[in-house]
Amino acid sequence: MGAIGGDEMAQWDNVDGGEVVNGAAGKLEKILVSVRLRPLSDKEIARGDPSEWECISDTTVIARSAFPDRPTAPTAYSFDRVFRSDCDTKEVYEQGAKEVALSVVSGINSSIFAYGQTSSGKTYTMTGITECTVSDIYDYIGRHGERAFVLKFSAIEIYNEVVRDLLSSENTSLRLWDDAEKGTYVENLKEVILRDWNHLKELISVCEAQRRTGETYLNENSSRSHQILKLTIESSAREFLGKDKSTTLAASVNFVDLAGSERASQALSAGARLKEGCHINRSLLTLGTVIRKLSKVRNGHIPYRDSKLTRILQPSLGGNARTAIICTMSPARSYMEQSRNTLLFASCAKEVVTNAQVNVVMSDKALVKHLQRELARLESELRCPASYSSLEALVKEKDNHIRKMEKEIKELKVQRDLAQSRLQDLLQVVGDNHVSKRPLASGRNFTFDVPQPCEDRKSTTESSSEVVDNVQNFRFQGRRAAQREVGSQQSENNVQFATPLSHSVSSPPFSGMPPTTSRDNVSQISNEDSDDVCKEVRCIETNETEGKNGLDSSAIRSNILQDSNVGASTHGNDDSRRDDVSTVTLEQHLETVRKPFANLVDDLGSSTRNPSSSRGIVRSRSCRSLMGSTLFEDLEKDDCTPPSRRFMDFPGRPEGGQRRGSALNFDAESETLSRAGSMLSEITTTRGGPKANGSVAGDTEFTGIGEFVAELKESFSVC
Ligand SMILES: Nc1ncnc2c1ncn2[C@@H]1O[C@H](COP(=O)(O)OP(=O)(O)OP(=O)(O)O)[C@@H](O)[C@H]1O
Repeated sequence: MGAIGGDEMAQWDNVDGGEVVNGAAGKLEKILVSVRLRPLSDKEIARGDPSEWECISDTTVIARSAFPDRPTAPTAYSFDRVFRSDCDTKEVYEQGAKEVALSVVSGINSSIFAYGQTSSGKTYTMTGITECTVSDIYDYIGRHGERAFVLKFSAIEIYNEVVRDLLSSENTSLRLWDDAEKGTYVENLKEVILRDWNHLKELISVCEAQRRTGETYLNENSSRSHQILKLTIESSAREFLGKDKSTTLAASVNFVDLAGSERASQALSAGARLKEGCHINRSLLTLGTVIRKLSKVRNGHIPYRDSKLTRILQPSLGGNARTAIICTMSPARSYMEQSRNTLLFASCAKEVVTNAQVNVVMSDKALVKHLQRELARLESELRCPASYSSLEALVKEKDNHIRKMEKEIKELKVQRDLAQSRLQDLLQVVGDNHVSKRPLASGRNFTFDVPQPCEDRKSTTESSSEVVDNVQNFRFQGRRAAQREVGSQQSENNVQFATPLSHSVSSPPFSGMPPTTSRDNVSQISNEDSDDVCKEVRCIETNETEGKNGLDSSAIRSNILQDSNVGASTHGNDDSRRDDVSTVTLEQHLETVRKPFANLVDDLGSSTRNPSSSRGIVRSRSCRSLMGSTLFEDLEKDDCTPPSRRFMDFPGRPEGGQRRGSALNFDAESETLSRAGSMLSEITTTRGGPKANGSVAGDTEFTGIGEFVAELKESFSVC
């Protein structure tokens, strides 16, 4: 059985057996709750029990006086409808049950409850409601000849938690079963197809006869059980009967006459009546709990299964049904507390929400067609994940892109901070020089500012990248690009020794950094702060201040030792050194350069003549930068030089100087000269001695430097 709910319910009168949407959302609505006061009974009048309750409107009933045990308890209660004692059952039905009850003809389950203490008029009211409903149902059937109706009737009694079939003469207990489609149902329950209205009247009479009753203090004919009369109505359009499109509406209406909710003490029960009362109140207690929980939260645990009454009526309590509850009460003062309890139950019940749906039974062919459409819909949904996966991939790609950009931003920030730091240092150096007003030539950084065809950084990079593979070159690089970075006001020049680019020069030339800190581009090199240059000069100055006229190889080694520790040893007294340097003129510097260079040439000449002594020769970085210009260029030119050797040249030198550098020729058999921690991984010389005279080479280089100095003097004089 399917379900159609909501607005579609009103359209069911026009359904002609066409397709009915199954599983549509139902209509949420609260239980319709009414209160009916009965007149004072003869007994009550006889004992002078006054009427305590009064209906002050169609929706509100009040107690004329406060409750004896609870003086602060409210005395006014409002519901969907309240009926005075002079209202007949027809009016109660019309206003408190009809709409709900007749939903059954539209395929909607419905239930009408009568709740109240014993002798309050439950059976009296429910009997009238049932008659009115059945009457209207048959009237409806009579007005809708286009539809074929089938009415079925069944009745059960729940007595002491035992379910009994009221249409059966056998006094056997019926079991309850749960079914996924039908819900809870009573096993072997007799269901009679009604022939007509009279047939139903007969059956209702049978039920009354079968129902267990007993005499209590309050009611001579008290119903001691819960009675549920169930009328099921199925309807189909006659036009489509037996055809593919034939569908059937099927719903039931329950008429529930509950046993009295009174306390056993009030009923003055004893023996069998007391036992009945315990069971009755157990079921009613569960019903009250279910209603109370349903009134607060729908999603929590609802103890339907705690009693057979609530288990059977579960669909009518917050489920697929429309529900109306008529609470009956005696107006007598003596039952004031019981009446108050009834009103509290009613107050909870009116907060309970049900979800009624139109229930449809399809023919087999219609069901197949419907299932085919459902299958197509599900297949369509299955195709959706493809689009989801593409979206997911897109999002993933975007995320990766964002992460990459964040990483780049981070790296750029680091580079920015580094550049700012270097710029700050350079500016500080410039500021110091301006303050001391040092002569240009006496600046601690003096530059062999050799004209370069490529002045910008890019060009420098390109020119550097042209260096021959596997050859390590030293160059006098024009520093104009770096100077522009520092600022045009920086008048002093720098001595700069740039390592070639894009080659595996594993030792940074003059930075004092670990050999593994290779430089990858000229810009980095040109960004080396002036400390590198200071180290170069310092090395020379140290010898000069020591008053040595020349540098032999041991002196050079000493300088190397100092230079290798330059980062640690020279930084501490940097300022004093700067002062010393400032007093030295350019010529003095150049002379200082010249002397060790001449000694070095001599030393190299002797070392080549004595191979054993050439091993382990180490050079000062300061001296190396100057001496290597011709020495290693010529080594490179030597055909006997192994291809793995690395050489140095100074491309920044004046061409004339380079040309004048004579070659040192070595034998093919070579050996490596190295210094610990040197940036030169290997320098090769020959065992057999130079093919050319080393002294000649040294003289030539010396002459070249002299000319170079002259050129520089001219440059500075121009500046
Ligand atoms: N609205 C009414 N008008 C006139 N008489 C009524 C009305 N309601 C109930 N009575 C009478 O009150 C008496 C008790 O009614 P009823 O048997 O329906 O009570 P009950 O709640 O079903 O009690 P129990 O739970 O013991 O079965 C009956 O004699 C009935 O005729």
